[in-house]
Amino acid sequence: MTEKAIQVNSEIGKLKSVLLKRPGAEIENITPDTMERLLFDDIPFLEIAQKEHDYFANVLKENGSEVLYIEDLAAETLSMSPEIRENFLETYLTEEGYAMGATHDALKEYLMSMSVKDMVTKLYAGVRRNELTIKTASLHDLAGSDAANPFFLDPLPNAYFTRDPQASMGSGMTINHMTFKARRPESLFTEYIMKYHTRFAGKVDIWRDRNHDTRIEGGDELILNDHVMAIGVSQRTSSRSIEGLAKEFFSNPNSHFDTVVAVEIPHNHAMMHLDTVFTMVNYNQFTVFPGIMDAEGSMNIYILTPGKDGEVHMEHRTNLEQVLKDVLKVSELDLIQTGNGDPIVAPREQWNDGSNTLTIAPGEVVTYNRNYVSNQMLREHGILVHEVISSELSRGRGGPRCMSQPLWRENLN
Ligand SMILES: NC(=O)NCCC[C@H](N)C(=O)O
Repeated sequence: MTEKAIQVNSEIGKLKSVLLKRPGAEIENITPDTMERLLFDDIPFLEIAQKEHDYFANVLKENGSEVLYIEDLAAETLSMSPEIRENFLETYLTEEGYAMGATHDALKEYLMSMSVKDMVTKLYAGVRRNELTIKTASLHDLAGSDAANPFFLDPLPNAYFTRDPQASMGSGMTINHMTFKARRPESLFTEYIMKYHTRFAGKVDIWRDRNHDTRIEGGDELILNDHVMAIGVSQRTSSRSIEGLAKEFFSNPNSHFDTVVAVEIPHNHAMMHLDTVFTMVNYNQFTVFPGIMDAEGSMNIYILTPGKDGEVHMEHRTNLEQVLKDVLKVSELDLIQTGNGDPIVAPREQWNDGSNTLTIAPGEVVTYNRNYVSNQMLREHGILVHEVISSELSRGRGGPRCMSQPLWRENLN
């Protein structure tokens, strides 16, 4: 493979191309009964969420990045041939529990009758039961928990967090097996785009596909430099996936990654991914939420490097600062505490993604305006901060890093 479609060799190189998803009708298909299952804590006001998201996209464009929308790439991909569209839909329906039968047939007919663009919009939005008439209902359609669900196909309201269903790393991607059912279909769109879209087909190394039963999500996958990555052992990413990925990186000739730092973080909804508590903002500067360490400042970290006979060598460490100094080979390190480490401000701002900065160039970040203490701290540490509006987007528990999937970053010298 000579021509590459992806180049992400750091968290901080100047951002040149990024993948977003504009929040759509799926947001209005969250209800109090489904909220928890759909991984939301509240119901955003769509009109304002879209305005905020457009503002975010504009900040990225004004600062030199191309902005691509996954919903557009998906529609372009599925328009390439009737077979691609049909295979995609069959897989989607099968994974959602409709491999065959009257409901499968009705859903397929309904979705195939639409334009490709409308079908993509509808799949993100979800298909309600009252949209279809099923000729012969099965018991499954009439009784049990699925029958009580007002949707045949659930909405995908988390799709605007494009960071998670896949992760660009080096010249390739992991296409992720998501932890919760609510997010599983999201990475099927990525799989098809990477496989068939002319911009990507044959130009992306797939380090790991979504057909694994161990789970991993992009919010846990951080590229510290062109040979070191940090991966969260979290609510969403299992230690098994990390070890498997490390083996792939250490043996694949297209990979230049030789060190994986596995960082164990608390397993809860506020800190579901590593990037909700820890992000890189400059060569030797990071944001960190102090709540990931114990009272003595220690935590469980494992440094994975190539061992003998294809095995992985592992070293247990407990001091984040020292680990980062060692793997990045820097003598000075600046850990900038979310909310200035204050016991009230830090958890409040972390809840609204005060640690979830998107770095668009070394020392230059995009953050939510509501986290003003954390933003002030970043500025005091010399970081250039672009604030974006954030009342509604933050209700989904993700910030600027979560909402963006870099596809191309300038390499660092
Ligand atoms: N990287 C991230 O931390 N993404 C935020 C994902 C939030 C979404 N509601 C979820 O629970 O998956």
